[in-house]
Amino acid sequence: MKTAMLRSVGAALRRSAASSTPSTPSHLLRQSCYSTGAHPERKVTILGAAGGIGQPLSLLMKLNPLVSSLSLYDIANTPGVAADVSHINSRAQVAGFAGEEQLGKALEGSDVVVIPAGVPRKPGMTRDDLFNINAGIVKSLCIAISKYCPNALVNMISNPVNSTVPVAAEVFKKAGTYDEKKLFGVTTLDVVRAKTFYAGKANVPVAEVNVPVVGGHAGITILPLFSQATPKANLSDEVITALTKRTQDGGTEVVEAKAGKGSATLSMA
Ligand SMILES: NC(=O)c1ccc[n+]([C@@H]2O[C@H](COP(=O)([O-])OP(=O)(O)OC[C@H]3O[C@@H](n4cnc5c(N)ncnc54)[C@H](O)[C@@H]3O)[C@@H](O)[C@H]2O)c1
Ligand SMILES: O=C(O)C[C@H](O)C(=O)O
Repeated sequence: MKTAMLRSVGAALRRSAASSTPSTPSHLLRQSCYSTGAHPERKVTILGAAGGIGQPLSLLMKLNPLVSSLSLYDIANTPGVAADVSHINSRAQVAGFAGEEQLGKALEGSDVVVIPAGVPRKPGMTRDDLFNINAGIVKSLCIAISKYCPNALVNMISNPVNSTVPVAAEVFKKAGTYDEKKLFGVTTLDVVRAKTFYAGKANVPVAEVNVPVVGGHAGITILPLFSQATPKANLSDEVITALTKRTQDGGTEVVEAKAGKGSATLSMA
């Protein structure tokens, strides 16, 4: 399976925007009342929008000028999140949907779907310990995606990402809607961490740092390539090994610091 690990949801949006060629159907190009005309219409749906990641992610999507319509879905509490976010004076029109009976409406016409729905880790757990619950959640959400927005770019945040992405792929294959170019495991946070930790050790401005990270999103499957990092720095093997381990264990560092109150949410969003 060649499904990509996505380094940012913004990248998915830009990819979605870039696919608007002059032959884009006119119904996708209509202007919203807040539109400046600079960007085409883009509907983004967040599944799990009332959660720890969902709420700051909703805020960031509302601030993104590429988004014209923002659909916030969760099993509960989305009306409040949607009302709150909708007051921000930016382009996207916001709608909140709560409960399974509103899932279809939330998804209809989506260009990009982001999935942070599911349970997070507690101290002592591995991401794999979340599989039984989260695989079921992701499966039912992906069945709905294949029905209501089969062409959307789907960004999987729910853990264990190394397994929830294949679950989504199998659901889409069964429905006949699978496209390896449209399903992503979101591993941006590994890059964010690698850049931050590298900048600290290399003593370079973090905004200038680039660190390629390949692989998956759990323990040793996270492979930050510090040998390829820029700006170049003369770091010892010992330091590189420590940076690699800290990046691989970054999620656990946050889970332990939150002491039972969940995992990374703000750095994730
Ligand atoms: N990929 C990454 O880098 C990364 C980073 C951090 C967390 N995560 C994962 O993201 C997931 C969410 O983390 P969180 O901190 O936001 O958790 P959270 O518990 O704060 O929020 C999860 C939300 O999902 C909702 N939800 C549950 N079942 C649902 C369903 N069937 N449909 C829609 N919504 C549903 C809940 O109501 C809740 O609001 C976890 O699995 C966590 O491990 C991934
Ligand atoms: O570690 C976790 O459980 C959450 C997330 O995958 C992370 O990397 O922070």
